[in-house]
Amino acid sequence: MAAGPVDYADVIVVGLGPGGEDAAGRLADAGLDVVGVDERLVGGECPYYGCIPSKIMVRDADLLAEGRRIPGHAGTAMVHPDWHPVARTVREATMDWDDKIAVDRLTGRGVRFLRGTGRLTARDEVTVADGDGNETAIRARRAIVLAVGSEPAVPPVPGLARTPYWTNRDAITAEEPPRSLLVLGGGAIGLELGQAFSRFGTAVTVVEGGPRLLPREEPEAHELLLRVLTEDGLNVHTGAEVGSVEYGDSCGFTMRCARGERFTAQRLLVATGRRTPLAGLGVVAVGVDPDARAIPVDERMRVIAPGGGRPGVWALGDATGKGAFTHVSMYQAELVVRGVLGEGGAPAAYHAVPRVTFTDPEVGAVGLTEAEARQRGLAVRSGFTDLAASSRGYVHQTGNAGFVKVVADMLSGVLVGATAAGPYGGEILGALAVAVHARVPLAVLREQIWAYPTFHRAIGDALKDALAGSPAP
Ligand SMILES: Cc1cc2nc3c(=O)[nH]c(=O)nc-3n(C[C@H](O)[C@H](O)[C@H](O)COP(=O)(O)OP(=O)(O)OC[C@H]3O[C@@H](n4cnc5c(N)ncnc54)[C@H](O)[C@@H]3O)c2cc1C
Ligand SMILES: NC(=O)c1ccc[n+]([C@@H]2O[C@H](COP(=O)([O-])OP(=O)(O)OC[C@H]3O[C@@H](n4cnc5c(N)ncnc54)[C@H](O)[C@@H]3O)[C@@H](O)[C@H]2O)c1
Repeated sequence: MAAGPVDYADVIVVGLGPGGEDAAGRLADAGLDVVGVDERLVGGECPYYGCIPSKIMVRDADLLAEGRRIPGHAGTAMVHPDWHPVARTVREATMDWDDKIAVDRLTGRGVRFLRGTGRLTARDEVTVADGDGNETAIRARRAIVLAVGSEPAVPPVPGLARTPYWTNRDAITAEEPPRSLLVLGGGAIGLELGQAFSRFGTAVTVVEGGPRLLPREEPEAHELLLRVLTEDGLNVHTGAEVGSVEYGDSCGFTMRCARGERFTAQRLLVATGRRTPLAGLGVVAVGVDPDARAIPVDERMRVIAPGGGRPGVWALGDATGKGAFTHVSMYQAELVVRGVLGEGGAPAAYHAVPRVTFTDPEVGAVGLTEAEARQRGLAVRSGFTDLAASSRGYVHQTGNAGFVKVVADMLSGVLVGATAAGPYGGEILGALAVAVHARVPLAVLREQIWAYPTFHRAIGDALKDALAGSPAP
C-alpha cells in the first residue's frame, strides 16, 4: 500500500452507521473539525440492510395477512401476493443502496468524509485505506470514536462456508421471493424475514439451535410465536443441532441435523447473530483484546482496557455489545457527543432497553425477563394476561393472539421488566418502557386508569395478576 501524508482532525469517527453518523454530524455542528470514515454505506446496516427495508417487507407481508383475514369477518377477499412492489419500495428506500444523499447530508454539516477502511495505528491515530491501495493517516487532537457496528456471525457448520448462503443483506436485496427458504436461527432476523417471505408464498423452515425461539425473551413469547408461526404455515424446529449443509445447483440446499432431520430448500438464510471483528480494527493500539466479543466501554462510552481507560477513545453501537439496536447506538451517540464536548450529564443506564421483534404478533419487551430478575436475586412477582381474552382481543377476533407479562421487584416496588406481545405489541410496550425506565412505583401504576377497550388496558390486568394478594396502597 502507498503511504500518504498525515492529516489532523479534532475528532475521527470510524464507522458511520446510525450512531457514528449522528455523533459525527453533531460534533461538527458544535464546531469541531471531524473526519468521518466508512468503508461501505454512510448510514450503516439499519437503512440499507436492516431496520428500514426489513420493516417495509414486514409491513407489506402484514397487509397480505390482514387481507386473508377478511373472509368470515368482513366479506370476501382474493389475495394475490406480488413481491415486485416490495422490492421496488425497498430499492426506493435505500436509493438502490446508494448513500449519496447521506454523504451530502454529512458533508453539508461540515464533516470531512473518507470512504475507506479505518484502523487504529496508534492510540491517537487512524489509518484509512481506500479501495485503490492508498493510505491516509489521521491524528486526532481530541477524540477517536469507534462506531464500526457488526456483521452477520456465521456458525462453523461443516460445509456451510462453501455454499451460496444468504445473510440479511441478500434477503433484503432479493428481487423475487424464493420458492423455499431454510432459516438458520430463530431470532429477530430469522423470524421477521421468515414470516414475511412465507406470507409471499415461500415455503419456510426455521431451524433454531436452542430450545426456544427468541431465546432472550420470555418463554411465553416462544410459545406464542411457535404456535402462531406454525398456524401461519412455517415449519419451526427448535433444539436442532445442524450437522452439515450442502448445496447443489439443481437441488439447492440440504441441511442435516444431528438428530436425523434433513431439510431442503432453494435458499438458506443464516440469521444466527452478529459479530464485530476487532483484530482488523487495530484495537491492540488502545490496549483492547482483539479477540474480545465487543469493545469494552465504561458508563460514559470511553473505551476501557486492562490498566484503565483510554483517554480520548470512545466506542458506541453494536460494537459495544450493549444491545444490537439502532436506538441503543443513537442513545450511546448522545453520550459520546456529550463526553467529547465535556458536557457531563447522566451516565449510560441499560435497565430499560426496549426491543421489538416485528413479527405478527409483535413481541415488545423491556428490561429484565422473569428468569433474569430471579437470577439477580430480586423479590420477583410476575403477572400475566392473555390478550385474546381481553375485551379488545374479543373485538379484534382474528389475529388477536398475544399477552402482557410484567415482572415486578417487590422490594423496590417497581417493574423491572415487561413484555407486550400481540397486535401493536411494540406500541403497547411504550407505556411499559416508561414505567421501567422511570421506576414508576407499583402503587402509582396500580391506580392508573387504562382506556377501554384498548390492548394496552391488558397492562392493568397483568399488574393486578402480579399484585394479587398484596395490600392496597
Ligand atoms: C435485518 C436487520 C433488521 C434490523 N432491524 C432492527 C430494528 O427493527 N430495530 C433496531 O433497533 N435495530 C434493528 N437492527 C439492528 C440495527 O441495524 C443495528 O443495531 C444498527 O445498525 C447498529 O448501528 P451501529 O451504529 O452500531 O453500526 P452499523 O449500522 O453496523 O454501521 C457500522 C458502519 O461502520 C462501517 N465500518 C465497519 N468497520 C469499519 C472500518 N474498519 N472502517 C470504516 N468503516 C467501517 C460499516 O461499513 C458500517 O457502515 C436490524 C439489523 C438487521 C441486520
Ligand atoms: N426488530 C429488531 O429490533 C431487530 C430485528 C432484527 C435484528 N435485530 C438485531 O440484530 C441482531 C441479530 O439478529 P439475529 O436474528 O441474527 O440474532 P439473534 O441473536 O437475535 O438470534 C440468533 C438465533 O440464532 C440461534 N443460533 C445461533 N447459532 C445457531 C446455530 N449454529 N444453529 C441454529 N441456531 C443458531 C440463536 O440461538 C438465536 O436464537 C439481534 O440480536 C438484534 O439485536 C433487531
